[in-house]
Amino acid sequence: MTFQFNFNVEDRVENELTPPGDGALTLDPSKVSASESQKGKEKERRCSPKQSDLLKEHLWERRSVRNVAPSGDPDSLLGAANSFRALEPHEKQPCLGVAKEHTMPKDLKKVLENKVIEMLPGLQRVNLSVVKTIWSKENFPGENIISKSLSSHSDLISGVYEGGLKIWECTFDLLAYFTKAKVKFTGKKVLDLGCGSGLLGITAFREGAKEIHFQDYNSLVIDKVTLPNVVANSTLEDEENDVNEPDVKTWRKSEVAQELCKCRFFSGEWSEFCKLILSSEKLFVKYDLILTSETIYNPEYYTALHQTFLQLLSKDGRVLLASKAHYFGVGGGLHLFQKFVEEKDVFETRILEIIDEGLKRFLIEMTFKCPS
Ligand SMILES: C[S@@+](CC[C@H](N)C(=O)[O-])C[C@H]1O[C@@H](n2cnc3c(N)ncnc32)[C@H](O)[C@@H]1O
Repeated sequence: MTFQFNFNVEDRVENELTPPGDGALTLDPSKVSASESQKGKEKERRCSPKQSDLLKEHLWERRSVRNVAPSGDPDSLLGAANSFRALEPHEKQPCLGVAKEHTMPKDLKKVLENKVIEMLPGLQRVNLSVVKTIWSKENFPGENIISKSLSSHSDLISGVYEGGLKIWECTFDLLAYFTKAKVKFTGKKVLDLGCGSGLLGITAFREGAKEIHFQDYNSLVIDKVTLPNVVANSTLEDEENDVNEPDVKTWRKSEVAQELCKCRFFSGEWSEFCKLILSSEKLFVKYDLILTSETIYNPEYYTALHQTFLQLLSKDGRVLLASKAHYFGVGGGLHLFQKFVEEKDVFETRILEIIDEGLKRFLIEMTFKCPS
């Protein structure tokens, strides 16, 4: 398969392709809390009653966090972190947390239109700088997360943009662990929770998982990054085995389409996603495996995250979670999350690996304490 590059990319974008950076987060607390409650109220007024309930829980906080990773973040048009910028009250935003399912377009070529595909070991992915460049100039329905990220120099704007437009380094830790520990995906139902680029779910997909669901907070991430990545990776084999017999090619294409039916895509906040997925099938079959990387940075989301595991993980299933030890400023991190989980007394956690390079990173497994 050939990819068409029918657009112009500024040179600076090309020049910014460097290996992944640290991705540690920090928050300037002095600039967060002052007008927080007032802003919360303003936002509440703009949302439906149902959405305002969510607001009360945790998700509509407008705390902006910035990335203080040393330079070298690959996909960062956002650049080095400079200053915190909270959204102004007049900057209306839709209630982004509402969950929805995204359908795979029939014309798969369209999904890859205007994308630059890059190779990672064993995987393909869309170049995120290009996606950001294009979508910072165009309006994506309901979201302008790219311009907000750019103007606030933030890799995260809580409740608005949760970081799915870059690949965070714990994803690579988990990918390496899959190979090292020979994690089996065959026949499993898998959820890539907080998927961003979706590389964890894509690996499960390529390794024979029966069904793979991808969830990200932001619609734009699912449509412009996750979906194209899944398509790019599902066609790889097709290209490698290319032959000149039209019949065989047609059959292969339909096989690709059939394979893609195993994947479903969702955007929205976790508790909303749970409601949607649990009501989407009469008898919802829970996940055998939930994969999640760099999703425990914000303690205010722990209740929703824990609830998601509780509601969606099958009794003998497991969560494979990758995280940094600490997310500076935001306050979350592995130890705080483990403490939270212990207090809830539902799941057992087991450390699978510690990556002790600079800021420590962890891979943990979560399983139900009483599987019956
Ligand atoms: C820091 S990004 C990590 C992305 C990806 N897993 C990676 O490692 O590259 C955190 C992800 O978690 C998801 N997320 C965080 N908080 C969320 C929330 N409250 N509800 C739904 N999704 C959330 C976002 O979709 C976001 O993509």
